[in-house]
Amino acid sequence: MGSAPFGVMLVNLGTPEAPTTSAVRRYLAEFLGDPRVIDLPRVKWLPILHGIILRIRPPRVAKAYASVWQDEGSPLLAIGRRQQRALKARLAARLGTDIPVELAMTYGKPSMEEAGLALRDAGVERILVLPLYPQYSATTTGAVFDRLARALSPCPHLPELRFVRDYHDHPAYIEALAESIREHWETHGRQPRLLFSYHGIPKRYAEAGDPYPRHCETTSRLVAEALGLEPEAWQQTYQSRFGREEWLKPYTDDTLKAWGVEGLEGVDVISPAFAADCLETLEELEVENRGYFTEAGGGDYRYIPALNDRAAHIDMLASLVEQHTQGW
Ligand SMILES: C=CC1=C(C)c2cc3[nH]c(cc4nc(cc5[nH]c(cc1n2)c(C)c5CCC(=O)O)C(CCC(=O)O)=C4C)c(C)c3C=C
Ligand SMILES: [Fe+2]
Ligand SMILES: [Fe+2]
Repeated sequence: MGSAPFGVMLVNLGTPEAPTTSAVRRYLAEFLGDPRVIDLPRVKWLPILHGIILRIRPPRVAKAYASVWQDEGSPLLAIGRRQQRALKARLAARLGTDIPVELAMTYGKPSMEEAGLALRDAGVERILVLPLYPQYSATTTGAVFDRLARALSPCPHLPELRFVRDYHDHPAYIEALAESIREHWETHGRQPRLLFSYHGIPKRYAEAGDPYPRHCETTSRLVAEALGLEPEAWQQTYQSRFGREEWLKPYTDDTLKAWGVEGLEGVDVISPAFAADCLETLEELEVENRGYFTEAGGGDYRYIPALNDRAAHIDMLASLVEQHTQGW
């Protein structure tokens, strides 16, 4: 027992088990049934979710997933596994000891129960929970916390726990983003404008105290500063709206359409809220939003991949782990 000083639980959102209507329906039922994600009273929301949304949305979303599905499965999960292996190797090299690292998803598999049991079986009594969300939002990081509490509720003897709330302004995160942009410019050339497109949340959530937009603004500003960008050379927008209410603005799709109409020569697009490429980047940014820009009259459109398992990203995660496990 207690062979490793601590273990790490990396957590991401979750993804369907297959790009099929039934698997996507199961996934969306769990995800959109979480009150952290949709805060409407259950008596009002659950009939809409089960009576309308889960009948209409899954076939369309399953097609989108099929278009990005890889041999190893969903990109979010495949990249998550690579991040897990790379972080384990990096921690072993940096700390000179074997640190168990497990991947868990808030929704679906691998579940937090599975990851927690694997850590217990490795003899771990202290767990650092590291949600792969650089910017805090109650809809994502807050949901990880709730799901973790549920996963641990049958556990008679809790592990000691620490939780990374956010890393939106961590110097190593900012530098990893800046380095990936510089490298992209060197390889593919530089477009006249850089767009930071973040996953949105309803505006109402931010007004109620969710700090997410402030975190996004800080990340974008720090990366722009690291790159020495003039204010007119970059902008920040929000993508991936869901439902009819107002979400954080400006919207990515409207902005790209307007830039296309203006005849902007080209745009580089990066999405710093995603630690791993997924449906929202590989389909929504790579395909859908590219179409809005070029069909409206815009020039070159270049998507800069998420940090995924880049060396600088894994190093940054290892630094976060070292920093948050001091004294363990
Ligand atoms: C009210 C609905 C949603 C909120 C709020 C929301 C916040 C949020 N989500 C992410 C990260 C991801 N979202 C992904 C997919 C996705 N998101 C929503 C809805 C909300 N997200 C839906 C319905 C879906 C599924 C696709 C669809 O039906 O359109 C993913 C991709 C997962 C994958 O399998 O590839 C990620 C990652 C963040 C960071 C965030 C708030 C900050
Ligand atoms: Fe989402
Ligand atoms: Fe989307």
